[in-house]
Amino acid sequence: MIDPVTLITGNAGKAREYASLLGVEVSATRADLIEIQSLDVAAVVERKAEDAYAKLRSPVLVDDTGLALHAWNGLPGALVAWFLTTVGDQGLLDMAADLTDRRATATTALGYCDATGVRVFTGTVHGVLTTQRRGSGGFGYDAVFAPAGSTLTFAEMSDAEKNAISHRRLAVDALRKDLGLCGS
Ligand SMILES: O=c1[nH]c(=O)c2ncn([C@@H]3O[C@H](COP(=O)(O)OP(=O)(O)OP(=O)(O)O)[C@@H](O)[C@H]3O)c2[nH]1
Repeated sequence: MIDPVTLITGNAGKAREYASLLGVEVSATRADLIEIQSLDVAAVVERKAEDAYAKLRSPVLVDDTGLALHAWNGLPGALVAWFLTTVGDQGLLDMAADLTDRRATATTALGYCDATGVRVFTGTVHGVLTTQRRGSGGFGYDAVFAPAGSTLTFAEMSDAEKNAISHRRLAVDALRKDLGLCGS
């Protein structure tokens, strides 16, 4: 079990998934954190975790998640939140309507910071940007992303199905391994 740690996020979907993935009550707190400008979620989360620890002075977890389109050289990457809040997932599909190469990569970077410094763990799932929204579960871009090997989008899966294979799951597994929490 992880020592009391505060997950800093304003995203209810992330908070719900971490509670399930970590198997602990997650105390999710909203804070205005520094988010540097980069397509790379690992770079963004490192600074975000340092800032969160500086504000709380107790162990913190922060998450930055992105969706990178192969045909767009990684865009929107960590900037996907801006696409979703401005034009939504349908707007993203409209902009990508002519793409024949629809490969996409979803990556979660999980930053853990305590008195010893920051550690960053990433989880990546390859898949495709669908041509239409499908499913009503999940959040963010889940309705337009289908992981490789699945005919379903994340939004068409149950929470348990998504959490078994998701980018966030892989990042949490890497954190558990580093903290010696495998199997706990
Ligand atoms: O389909 C999805 N499956 C996921 O598993 C997932 N995780 C995050 N997202 C979305 O991607 C953007 C990341 O933005 P983001 O990392 O900057 O987070 P945020 O600003 O929403 O919250 P936070 O920074 O307070 O934690 C936001 O629009 C999120 O809704 C996801 N979409």
